[in-house]
Amino acid sequence: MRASDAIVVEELTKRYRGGVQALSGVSFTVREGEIYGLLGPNGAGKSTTVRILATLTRPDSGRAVVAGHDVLREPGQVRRKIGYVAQASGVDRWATGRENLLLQGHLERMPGRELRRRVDELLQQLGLEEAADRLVNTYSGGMRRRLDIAMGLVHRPAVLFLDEPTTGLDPESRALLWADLERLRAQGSVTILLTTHYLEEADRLCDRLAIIDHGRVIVEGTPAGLKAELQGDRVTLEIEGDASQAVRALDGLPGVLEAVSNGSEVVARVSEGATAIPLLVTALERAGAAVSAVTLSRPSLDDVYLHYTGHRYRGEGEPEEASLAAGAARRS
Ligand SMILES: Nc1ncnc2c1ncn2[C@@H]1O[C@H](COP(=O)(O)OP(=O)(O)OP(=O)(O)O)[C@@H](O)[C@H]1O
Repeated sequence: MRASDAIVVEELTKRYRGGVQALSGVSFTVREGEIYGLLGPNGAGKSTTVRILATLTRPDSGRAVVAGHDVLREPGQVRRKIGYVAQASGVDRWATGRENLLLQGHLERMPGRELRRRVDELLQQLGLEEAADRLVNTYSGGMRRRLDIAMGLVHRPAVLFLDEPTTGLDPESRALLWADLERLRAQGSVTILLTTHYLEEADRLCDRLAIIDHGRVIVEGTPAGLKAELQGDRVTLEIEGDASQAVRALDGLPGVLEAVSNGSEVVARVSEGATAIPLLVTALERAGAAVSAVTLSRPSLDDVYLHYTGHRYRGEGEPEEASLAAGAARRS
């Protein structure tokens, strides 16, 4: 462990009573001051990992050090140095935003004057100044989430855990929250570990991320680095007909590295877009699937996920059952 590591996780495993193996050996390292993302679909093991790091549950095996303290041997010290924002809001809806923050600070035994100053500062940082003295019950979903985050920050933790901070928010509130988190990162005083099942969120916000699937870290890196490792171009072909059948027509075509279906689309990663497009269109049309639109782009995190897991990521985080063109996967 280096002095600049805020979180070190080594080979965590966890099986819940009832037999679910939630974690099967999760390892990663988060450096001080970065926003690190755990990206994965529902049930991948993200919350379990965060709950272990926040000392809310124990692993069966493995080791984790948070802000210099071992979560199993020094849980009290870990707790003093972290903020934890769960998926479900913990704020009192029948108190004002300010009252919630003051109460949180009292629980953390912060002295009155410093606490009042800290609360003012957080209300301002998270854009809640005007609503500070209104009951939380009157807040929008985005405002409540921002208050949740402020609650986690009151005692100036070294590490902040955010479990799916933007799930359920509309796109505008999500963008506002991203801007808040980016501002926090710019200040450099807190390390943030967040879980998300939004590819766009991980891409936009995280300095580095780990893709988690079935309780394992599949791959780790910067969003840009992970995308750059995937060579070639992404071609999206809108077709009329059954895309899950049509995708098979691309099996074995020269230059096709990966291909999957997604609703009425066939998405292929190819070594060279411009030369591949006519081949792809001809192959699909020969198979009886008329192509109505073609888009060429650079690989996205979506493609990274597909490449490493073998299945495609779907909008709200549910991976589709593998619908890979046989033999076309993982050939880059
Ligand atoms: N208290 C529990 N008892 C039994 N099984 C559990 C418990 N909590 C989680 N699980 C199971 O462990 C697995 C991992 O769950 P976890 O909540 O860590 O995943 P996740 O990636 O955070 O998903 P989500 O986005 O749905 O929270 C899932 O199969 C889940 O059903």
